[in-house]
Amino acid sequence: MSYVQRDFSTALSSKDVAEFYRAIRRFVMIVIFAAPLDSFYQYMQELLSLEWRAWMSEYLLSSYFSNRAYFDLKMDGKVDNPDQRICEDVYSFVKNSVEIIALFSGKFLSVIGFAGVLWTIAPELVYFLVVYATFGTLVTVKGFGGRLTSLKFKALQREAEFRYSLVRVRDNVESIAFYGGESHEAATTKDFLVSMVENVRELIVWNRHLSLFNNIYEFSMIIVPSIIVAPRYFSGQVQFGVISQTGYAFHKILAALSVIVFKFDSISGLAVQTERLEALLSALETHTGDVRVMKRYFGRTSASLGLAADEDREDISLLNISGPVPTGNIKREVGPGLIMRDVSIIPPNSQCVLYHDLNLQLSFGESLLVMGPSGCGKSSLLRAVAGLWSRGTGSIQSPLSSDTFFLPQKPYMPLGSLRDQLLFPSNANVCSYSSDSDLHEALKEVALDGLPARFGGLDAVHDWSDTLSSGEQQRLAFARLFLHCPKVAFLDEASSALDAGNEARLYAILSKKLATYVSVGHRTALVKHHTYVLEFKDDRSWSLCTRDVFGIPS
Ligand SMILES: Nc1ncnc2c1ncn2[C@@H]1O[C@H](COP(=O)(O)OP(=O)(O)OP(=O)(O)O)[C@@H](O)[C@H]1O
Repeated sequence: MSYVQRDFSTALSSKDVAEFYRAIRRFVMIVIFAAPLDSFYQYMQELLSLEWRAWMSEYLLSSYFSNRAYFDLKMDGKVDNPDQRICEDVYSFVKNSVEIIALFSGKFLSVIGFAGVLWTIAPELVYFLVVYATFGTLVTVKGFGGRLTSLKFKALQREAEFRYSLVRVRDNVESIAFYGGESHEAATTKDFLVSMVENVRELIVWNRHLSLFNNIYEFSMIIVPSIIVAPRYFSGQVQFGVISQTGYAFHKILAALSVIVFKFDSISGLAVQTERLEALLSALETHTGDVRVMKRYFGRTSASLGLAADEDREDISLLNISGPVPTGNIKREVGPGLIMRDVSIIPPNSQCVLYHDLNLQLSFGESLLVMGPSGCGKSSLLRAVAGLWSRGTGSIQSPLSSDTFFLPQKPYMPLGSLRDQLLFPSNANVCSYSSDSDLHEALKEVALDGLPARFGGLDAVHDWSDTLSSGEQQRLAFARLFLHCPKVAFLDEASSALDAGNEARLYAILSKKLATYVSVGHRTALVKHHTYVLEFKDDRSWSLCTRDVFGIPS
């Protein structure tokens, strides 16, 4: 292009018609090659971004869902908004990376291509450009780098918080409407908006400073090549076209060497996105490390399973020893039934021991009801058994997670059809053992046999958590449990929204279908469906007894 431009200018100034049309022909030839090449270049960049994003998101999602990392990240609270990092930061990261890689390689070729041209015309301009670009880069990085990067980091964080505040409102519309909490929610979301806007305002001011510096840096160079080459043109050393060729080459090299100065916005954005993704990756990798440790651990304990199962069964004890806050983790073992030895539980981010040295043993065919005042740690017991909480002391032996099933107080309703609700957490594609008649039978057991007709069949898709009442959701969760038929079930106030009749009926079916289960509940009517009762007291003490203590014969 630069050579064609030179020939154009020279042909025009010397009124050389033949040379002028020759230059036009060459120009057309260049365009025929350059235009498709440029489009293909764009296309390849977009394709590469897409492939990279798909791969990276898939990798992050696999890590996020393995070893319950999503749960631990939330508990740690060290990595904010992982959802935004996986969705938007990955997108911006790959897009910026591909653009910057392409930009740097393009600029590198520019320098190689044009440095030769400029060197043959005015070598002093090449030296000058190197010094000038180094100065510009240093000023940009030192003067603007730190502040712009930290402002961009905050901008992403605050935008995520603002959006999350609105997502929370959408997820809790009914409760907010009942409370009439609109003004509170409006104030909260506006606070997030204000904080985001304040940050962006500062960012804009800094961008204005940077843009001012860029303009001074760039505009002050516009006439430099002409000033250097013009005396040679006046003295007849070079032709007229060389002046525009020098200008073209000079500005190409200036743009290439000053790529950090001119593209600092994208580069600092990339730095921020990289930092956020790096933090997410290291947090996830910590959990992958845990997986390896846990695999080793479970490998060893499974080998000694027989031993654990053959141990003398301890009598149900009424141990209740208080003591200092223990450190470390509760040991986990795999075995039939449920055995807890000297278990003390500490909630995450807390120094408070919920209870000390809990001992109990539940064999196949036995069930346990956990009772006690609100906040005493009943659900925490199930969290510890499920491995969600691990801080504390003692050991818990329970069956493999594939043989257990937990019913939380508020059932989770995944996106999907009624069939998906019933088969959750199994997937409809893999869970081929449950035929339609099994699903209808399970619905009948929980008195929800009218649901398919009401909503358009088993494959009807609805927002089930908004469509079904709390009691219906709890009954649907019982149907899930009956379909999965685990070796041991854990129910955390799973019937709290049900009337006494439905609760009694479901527990009667449960005790027929499942040999071993542990329930958390407040109602004494539940006692008759369980072998033992574990009762927590206000003073953090506990007692374990058989149900005949409550006047119900064993
Ligand atoms: N994620 C958490 N981080 C820190 N403390 C927690 C966390 N979750 C629960 N706790 C605390 O642990 C204690 C026991 O909670 P838990 O949910 O086990 O009570 P509970 O006996 O089941 O209560 P309820 O009958 O009201 O459901 C409470 O004081 C609670 O505030």
